[in-house]
Amino acid sequence: MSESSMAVECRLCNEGFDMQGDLLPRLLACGHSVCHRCLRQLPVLQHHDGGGPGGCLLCPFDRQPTPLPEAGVWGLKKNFALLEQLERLAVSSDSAVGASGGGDANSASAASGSGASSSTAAASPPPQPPSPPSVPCDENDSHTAELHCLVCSSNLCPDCARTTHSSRTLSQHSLVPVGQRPARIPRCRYHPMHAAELVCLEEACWRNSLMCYICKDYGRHVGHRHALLESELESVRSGLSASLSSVRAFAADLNEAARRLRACAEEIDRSETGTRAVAERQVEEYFEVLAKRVQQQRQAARTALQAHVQQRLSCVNTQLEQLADLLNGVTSATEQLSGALALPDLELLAAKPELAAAALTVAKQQADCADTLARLAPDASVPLTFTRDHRLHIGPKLEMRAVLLGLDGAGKTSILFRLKQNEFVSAVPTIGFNVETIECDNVKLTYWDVGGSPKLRPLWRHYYLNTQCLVFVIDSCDSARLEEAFNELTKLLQEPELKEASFLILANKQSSPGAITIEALMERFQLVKLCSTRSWHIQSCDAMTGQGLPEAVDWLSHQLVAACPAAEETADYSSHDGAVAPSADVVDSAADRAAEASADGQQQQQQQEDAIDSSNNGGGPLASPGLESDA
Ligand SMILES: Nc1nc2c(ncn2[C@@H]2O[C@H](COP(=O)(O)OP(=O)(O)OP(=O)(O)O)[C@@H](O)[C@H]2O)c(=O)[nH]1
Ligand SMILES: [Mg+2]
Repeated sequence: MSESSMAVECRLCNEGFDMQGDLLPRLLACGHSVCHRCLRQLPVLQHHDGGGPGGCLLCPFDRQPTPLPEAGVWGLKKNFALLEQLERLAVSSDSAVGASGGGDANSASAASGSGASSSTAAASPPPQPPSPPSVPCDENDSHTAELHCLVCSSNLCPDCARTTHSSRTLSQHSLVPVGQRPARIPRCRYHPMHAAELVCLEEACWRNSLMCYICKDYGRHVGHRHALLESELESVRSGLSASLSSVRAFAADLNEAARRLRACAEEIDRSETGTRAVAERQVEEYFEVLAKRVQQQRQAARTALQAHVQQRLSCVNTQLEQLADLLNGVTSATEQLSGALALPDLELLAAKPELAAAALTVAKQQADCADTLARLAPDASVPLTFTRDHRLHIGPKLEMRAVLLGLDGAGKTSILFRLKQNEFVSAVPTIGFNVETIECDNVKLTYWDVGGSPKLRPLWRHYYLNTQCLVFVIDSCDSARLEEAFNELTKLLQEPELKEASFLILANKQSSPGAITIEALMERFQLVKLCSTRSWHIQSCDAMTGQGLPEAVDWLSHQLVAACPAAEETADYSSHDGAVAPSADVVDSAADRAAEASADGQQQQQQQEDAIDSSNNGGGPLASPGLESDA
């Protein structure tokens, strides 16, 4: 706020005076001017010395009494000099702007009687540059002060300090080096006569919080929370120190973090031994080995294909040779019989037995071949299937083994029924196991459904060997046993023999009320984390309706068969297959694998039956209706 504007403002409410109404300037006996509205808010003293018939007001600036006439504040004189000034300002706003910063303001200030200090301040020269370090002695201007008396607030040179502060009382005053003298309390911006020794604590006043007691008691900060300037400064300083130390600690943390990051960047980038260089070498090595294996597998596949084709051709050629031999015999018989037709009568009669034998031989051969010829349907195709571990299977369907496990009552046998016969049959608890082979596309899937009661669970391990897929069935409605199911699943995932097996988790009984969703199951069992190292998939299903089972079988068959490259491009990767590591195995011939699978299956089945017989206390034939065990 400029000095000129201060001159035409009421210094209590800081609003500009007006020529009428509430902001009309009125004169007090001491010469100060205050607006009509502020005067009305001042307390009226009724029995004060020097009061008038309407009582008495004390000037808020110098506490001088002003007697009030009977009409009260309305009877006080207007400050006509100030009103004249306001009128002039209103007539020429341009010149008023100029006047408000210069001499006119001085005169207005003088007219308002607002005290010498404001007019002196308005006329004072522009602010001086910061005072020089040397401070003159208050006793003698030609001396330089070195001490400051905290009681007298005077700056003194050592000699003057000695002479002025030698009496018994004055010698008790505290003298400090002049550099440590307390800062001078600033003047109030609105009441320059008074020290701004208070600070307003209201948030709305933070930008303009310094005040004197007049501002506090009568002016713009009436009723506001406040504090002494000194204590407020102290609290601000201590707050700042606290912030500063936490900012410094933060900066130290940032520096430490930056140091660690730089060290990390160096470790990554170091040539030859840096982690980037090591990783790059590992990638190269891995793909070299992979390329070598793929090359070997390609070569093995070619060899197997050639052998297969060779075998097929030699088989066809052998058949052709046999046919040619047969045809030769038939041709000579045809020639013999047709030649006999031209023989003279007596010769024909003589050759009759020989001709009959030849005809009989051919007729016999024809009868023998009839079946073979009728069934002969030469097939030139070469049926190929590629496994997910990049092996070539030539011939009939790929065989795959899946084991169905889960708690008793989860619905394993019901699912097997549904897959085999496409119907829902209410099953009884399985005492041993059920086995079924179900074909789908180019895969022949053999399912082993093992009883899940606690007594049978120790036998599960007999089914792990050569299992490519483990199907774990959960009863989605049995919330009380989810924890138990989770524990069994966790144990299975840790079985070394199932390390390579894919896991299919079936959340069964989905059409029943209260079934848990697969999303909730995934969350509850933390499946993504639990199965992170293998190929796995969760499928919601229902043995009663068959819902979800075709998708489950589809996923299972894809665990063995590689998708053709064209299909892979558009494949939906929504299941949770882990990365498939390249296999070191080479191509098997179909015959070898089929033989291996059946020998293995028979041996294992025998083992499993033995194990179950010994633990079942002679538990008899399979209890589930309609399903026959291979046993
Ligand atoms: N509502 C409904 N009930 C089902 C479903 N699947 C199975 N069940 C019933 O659940 C009960 C147990 O089914 P099972 O197939 O015998 O269960 P399991 O897992 O083979 O049990 P164990 O042989 O003891 O290990 C039977 O009463 C079935 O009828 C389903 O999808 N919905
Ligand atoms: Mg069962």
